[in-house]
Amino acid sequence: MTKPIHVTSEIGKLDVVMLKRPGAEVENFTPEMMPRLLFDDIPYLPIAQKEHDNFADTLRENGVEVLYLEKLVVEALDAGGSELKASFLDQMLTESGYAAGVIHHVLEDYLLSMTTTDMVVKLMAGVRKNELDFVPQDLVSAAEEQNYPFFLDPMPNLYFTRDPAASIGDGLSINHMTFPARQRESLFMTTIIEHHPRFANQGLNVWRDRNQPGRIEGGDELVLSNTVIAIGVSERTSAQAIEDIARRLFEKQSGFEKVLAIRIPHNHAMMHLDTVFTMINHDQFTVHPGILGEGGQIDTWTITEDSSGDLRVDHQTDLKQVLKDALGLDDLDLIPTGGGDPIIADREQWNDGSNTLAIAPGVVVTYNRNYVSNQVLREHGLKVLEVLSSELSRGRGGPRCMSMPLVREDL
Ligand SMILES: NC(=[NH2+])NCCC[C@H](N)C(=O)O
Repeated sequence: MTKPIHVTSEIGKLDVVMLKRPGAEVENFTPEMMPRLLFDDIPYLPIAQKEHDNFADTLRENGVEVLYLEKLVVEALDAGGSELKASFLDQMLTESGYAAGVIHHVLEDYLLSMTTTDMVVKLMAGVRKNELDFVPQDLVSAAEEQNYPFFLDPMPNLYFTRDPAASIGDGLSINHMTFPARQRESLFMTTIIEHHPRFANQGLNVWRDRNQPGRIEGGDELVLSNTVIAIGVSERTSAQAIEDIARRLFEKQSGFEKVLAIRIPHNHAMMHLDTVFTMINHDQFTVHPGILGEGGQIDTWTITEDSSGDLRVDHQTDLKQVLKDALGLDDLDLIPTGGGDPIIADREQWNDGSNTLAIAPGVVVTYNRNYVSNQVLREHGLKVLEVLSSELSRGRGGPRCMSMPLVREDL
């Protein structure tokens, strides 16, 4: 029987995916908060929701079962009863900076008085100070945070379900996120995996959990085959975390034998490997030309296990050769974003032109605004399903970032 999480490639026919429809959290903040919340603009919510529904419909029309994060969290909490709801909230408040004290208790009373659905939606959307008939008197609140409008910040990046966790084989990594703006997000995944009837006690492997030191995010984790994973060394994922997950995958007999660490520039436009590089067919990839040096050079390290059980690390710089060796291919097609034109490539990469979601070998979902890259993909023989993108793209993520595959068919 297929496990509730089963992903042995980036391209096998997508059967089940988890999404998060953007909610109040994507507009519950001010321009001043944007850099800290990792947003470059504030989406217009009704349109963002329409666009997201268009994305979900496109997946459903192609035979994908779509699960929604909020619903899974609520079902998990309800399955665990009031004790779980209370301990989950306690953890969430602790991670939001209120481990104890008056504010902790006030927020606890406020949120526990809600239905589970309302509580979860509220936690995601954020809690403003003016919602409560309470003025905190502690020194931090009075002296430093008097004008700050929130008790609990919104979590606008939740619609990028790709990042807080990543499906790998019959399991997943539940991620220790880099920035405070996203760290609480992976607690939702832990709750689902431990308590949702569909996932709990199903023999799923948590290869690495959110408490491990060293940051890692799902946008950097690409399952290239049932034995090879590529992970970006990026703004969001550290070399330490990559060594750690490699060790665990090798030790726990996951079937994965090779981890390719690929170092990309550390900046906001390219925060994850999947913003510059995605697998779209057995032998085809998108790649943003801006990450490659002369002759297609980029630092990659192939990590394997040596005969004494230690990690072996081999450095190479020819991406094409590294991929051919790892995947046993004679040739492969690296398709440049924007067709390689430097202005178009940068512009379309900024709006996630390289961030494609493969739903079957050679079939990809992309943003319609990246019309040059989409045309190039078609010319390379791919089937391209375009989705609406004006507002969703403001969060700096595309179709791959907005989806967490749970089950794909084996190749
Ligand atoms: N897998 C991805 N590329 N995700 C994009 C995430 C974008 C989000 N605003 C962030 O900075 O975290």
